[in-house]
Amino acid sequence: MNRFTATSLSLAGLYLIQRQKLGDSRGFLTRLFCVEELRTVGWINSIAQLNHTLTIKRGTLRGLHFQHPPHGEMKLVSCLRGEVWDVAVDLRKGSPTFLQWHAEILSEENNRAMLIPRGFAHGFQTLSDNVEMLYCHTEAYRASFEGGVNFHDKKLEISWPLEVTELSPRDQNLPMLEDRFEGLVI
Ligand SMILES: Cc1cn([C@H]2C[C@H](O)[C@@H](COP(=O)(O)OP(=O)(O)O[C@H]3O[C@H](C)C(=O)[C@H](O)[C@H]3O)O2)c(=O)[nH]c1=O
Repeated sequence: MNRFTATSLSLAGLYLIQRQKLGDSRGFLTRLFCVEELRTVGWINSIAQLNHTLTIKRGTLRGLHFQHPPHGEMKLVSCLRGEVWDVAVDLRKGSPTFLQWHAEILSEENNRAMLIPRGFAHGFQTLSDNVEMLYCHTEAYRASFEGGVNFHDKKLEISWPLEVTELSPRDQNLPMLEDRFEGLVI
């Protein structure tokens, strides 16, 4: 790798991607995606969908979302403006870290992204106003395969840094994990 540095995190397959900024007197160039470089950390398909979101109010929470098999997806999540507390949760059936979570601060300043494998739920809380996120997805969006877990799930006990200031009605009503949930077969 030469434009990215990948750090494997505590949950197998989850990586923190540090993007290199090539700066000069005009400003900088940074590579947001590179299939050649990211193949080494498991990104084997092309990008099926690219999403851009703006989240206006600091403290807003989006998630926790995933797509059910067979349309589970790998995501590269980047923060292009502002700062977020980015959370990935291991929902993989049989994973030694099943139901464990990991968070990183992604920001315009630190030029970092999270590479999230299939079988994970993802969510974030904004730590600034006017956050813009860019998502590379290996699968197209399929509303009928959307899944979600409540951000407040007692089985996960995720720490969120701020009081939640905004949450979509869908996210407010996301279910808690049932005792019989064995995980996603990826
Ligand atoms: C995800 C998605 C949504 N949509 C439509 C569905 C709704 O009409 C509207 C907003 O969707 P939603 O409220 O699910 O958006 P987010 O809450 O930002 O969801 C995302 O945020 C969490 C943190 C993620 O990790 C996922 O990438 C994604 O689920 O866009 C699309 O048309 N295409 C898409 O790929």
